[in-house]
Amino acid sequence: MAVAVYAPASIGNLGVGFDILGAALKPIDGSLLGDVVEVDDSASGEFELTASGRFSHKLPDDPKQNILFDCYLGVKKHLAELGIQVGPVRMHLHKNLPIGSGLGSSASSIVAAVAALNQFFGSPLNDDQQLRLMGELEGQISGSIHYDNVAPCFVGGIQLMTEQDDLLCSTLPSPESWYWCSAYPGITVSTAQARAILPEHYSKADIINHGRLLANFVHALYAGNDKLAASVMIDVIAEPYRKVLLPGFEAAREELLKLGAYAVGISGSGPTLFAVCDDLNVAKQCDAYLAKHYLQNDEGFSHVCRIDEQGVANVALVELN
Ligand SMILES: Nc1ncnc2c1ncn2[C@@H]1O[C@H](COP(=O)(O)OP(=O)(O)OP(=O)(O)O)[C@@H](O)[C@H]1O
Ligand SMILES: N[C@@H](CCO)C(=O)O
Repeated sequence: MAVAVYAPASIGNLGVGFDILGAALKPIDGSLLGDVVEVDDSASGEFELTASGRFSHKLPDDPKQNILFDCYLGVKKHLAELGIQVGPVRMHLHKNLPIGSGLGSSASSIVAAVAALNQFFGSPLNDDQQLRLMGELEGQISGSIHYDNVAPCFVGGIQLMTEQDDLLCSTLPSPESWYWCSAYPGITVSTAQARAILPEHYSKADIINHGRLLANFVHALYAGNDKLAASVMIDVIAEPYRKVLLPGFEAAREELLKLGAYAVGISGSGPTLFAVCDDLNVAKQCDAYLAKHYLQNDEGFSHVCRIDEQGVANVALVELN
């Protein structure tokens, strides 16, 4: 018995919705922009973990420091509460997303691992139980629970973190004509540190502006007014304080807007930058600009993406080799 699950990269915040908006990404060239976790029962001990993939060399050396071990413990604990005892597992992580990138790298590992383990043990946890566990695991890494990467990564689409009554998140309409350029420059920004530099308090003007922008964004998506939606993708909460962590961000934004991008922002806690375009040619020009001017080293990459409406997905093991 073996299971392999893919979980896509995501953009946290979407500029205008700090911690409460997120979107899953799918490159238009068909490449897998997300981690894959395999689970099988060939372990000799209780838990075995191996890793491969472009960014596996950045993972902690000790498998027990890998968030996948916490995923295993978390699923095991939940199943024990349901009276289900689990046997040993071997896990393999295809680490395709760079760590500390703003692409929801830890979220991708967590979502793929929890979903794969749950399936492997016969799917006893429902989607809500899995997502709550994913949020807790993400909170262990960044210092506070936020669902804006794990939720879109798990269920796909553009997600609003409802977090009201029993509803964790709600899917917002995705503008069909939008392309999302995503460029990772190749340097690392720790989410915990990028959260620590934010102010404890905001001015009344910032709070009012934030509410106005976010409300307009949600309204515009439902009204099908894509131009309004793009025009209010302005971040008054994090970007003013975080942009110093992203070399070349301001210059890139200026050029991308000149090329015809509708909106430019920091993806999650950065350093990945995203740009929204409603025309493929413009998106390709932005992508070429970013590949040439925003990337800082050979670890960087740039993609033109659509929204991944599916989220987590099973993959055939044969596709991975
Ligand atoms: N499977 C894993 N994937 C990613 N990070 C992991 C994993 N296992 C352990 N970690 C650790 O978790 C921390 C992740 O840091 P951080 O939250 O800054 O990155 P991230 O989740 O990749 O960020 P982002 O959401 O911006 O892509 C690092 O210290 C990393 O070593
Ligand atoms: N909302 C989170 C996303 C982290 O990728 C933050 O901006 O800190």
